[in-house]
Amino acid sequence: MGILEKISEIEKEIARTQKNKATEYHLGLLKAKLAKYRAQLLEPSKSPAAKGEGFDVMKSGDARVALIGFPSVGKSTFLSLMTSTASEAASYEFTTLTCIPGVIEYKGANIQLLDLPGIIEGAAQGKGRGRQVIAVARTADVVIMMLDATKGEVQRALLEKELESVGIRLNKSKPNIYFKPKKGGGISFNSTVTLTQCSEKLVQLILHEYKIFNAEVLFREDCSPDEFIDVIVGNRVYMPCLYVYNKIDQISMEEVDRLARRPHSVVISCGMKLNLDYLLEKLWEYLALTCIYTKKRGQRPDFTDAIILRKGASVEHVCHRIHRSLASQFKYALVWVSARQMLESLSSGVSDWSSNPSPHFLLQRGQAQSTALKEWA
Ligand SMILES: Nc1nc2c(ncn2[C@@H]2O[C@H](COP(=O)(O)OP(=O)(O)OP(=O)(O)O)[C@@H](O)[C@H]2O)c(=O)[nH]1
Ligand SMILES: [K+]
Ligand SMILES: [Mg+2]
Repeated sequence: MGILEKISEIEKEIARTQKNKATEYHLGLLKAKLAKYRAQLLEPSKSPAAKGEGFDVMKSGDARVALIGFPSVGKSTFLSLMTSTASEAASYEFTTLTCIPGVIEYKGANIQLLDLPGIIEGAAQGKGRGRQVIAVARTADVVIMMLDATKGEVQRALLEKELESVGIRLNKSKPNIYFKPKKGGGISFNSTVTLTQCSEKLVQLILHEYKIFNAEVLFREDCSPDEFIDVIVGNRVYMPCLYVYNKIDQISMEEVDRLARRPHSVVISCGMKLNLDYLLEKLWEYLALTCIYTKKRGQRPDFTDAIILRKGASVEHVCHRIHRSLASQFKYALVWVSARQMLESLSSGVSDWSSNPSPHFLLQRGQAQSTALKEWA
């Protein structure tokens, strides 16, 4: 029997044991056992068997969001509020011991939300169930870092450090550096922009440190040495992150205002159901999903049945979603774009619409890969 099963057995037994003088001793013993198993689960060195137990949740739906945070910030309360899944919430730390999936239905998309055990300083080294939690976070499309608004900013910095130390980069894009190790020929170094943080000499020193003596390096962006190292090491995950400050019912309006103005931050109260709609809107934005509706000639689209894809998806992606063989026989598509979406893409400098600002135009198959589909709203 695994530790999780033992824990659940004891919890069940405690629940069905009547509380009275006669059972006092038995209940005390059960609680001691429970505490022992919980400690074992959170102390991985003594229990290698509990390694990934309870974390093997299948990916499902259109996107995956992981809830990361210190214990008792309200992750489980949030999951129970936003999805039809109930995850136990309580005032003691490490209430949640495994990964609990729920589904948020929003704009016709199914977003998988994962409740996870709290993590603490040293999580990346295996403290608590930190390693398993971080491994799940790596598989997410967006991380919600949940913070207790009543606690100091130090929480956020500590968690960022933990994730950073295992190669997760939050709200950063992949450095635009071309890097290719070679068999010979030394190091060829070029840049298309003026570099203020790295020089050829520094790049060479760093490469030598990694025992790389032959490679092609092209900086297309003014990157820092750390960013260059990320490119050499590889295996980095670049992930959008929303910092969600919960429990704002406990702090002053001035403080709420200050937190809300921080970058990538949303303030909420699960307890008083405050600002949850806005959080969903933000989450949707960070997930960068787009709704595509198909329609028959002469008929209106069925707006209850969307194909959900990443923003920037091509017509070819849409074909693949409909049927595997569709793309190979595909000739052209008529694509309608909402005026709002078109304005957004024009103002953000996306050029493929500006050359043809008609809301209704023809896409040839050859163009299919490079032209993005936009949402109809
Ligand atoms: N005042 C207040 N309390 C809240 C709010 N949200 C959650 N709580 C309380 O905070 C405590 C912890 O909530 P949980 O949902 O168990 O927190 P968690 O992050 O899942 O905790 P672990 O699973 O132990 O990591 C509970 O007592 C909740 O009732 C909120 O918005 N305001
Ligand atoms: K808790
Ligand atoms: Mg929890």
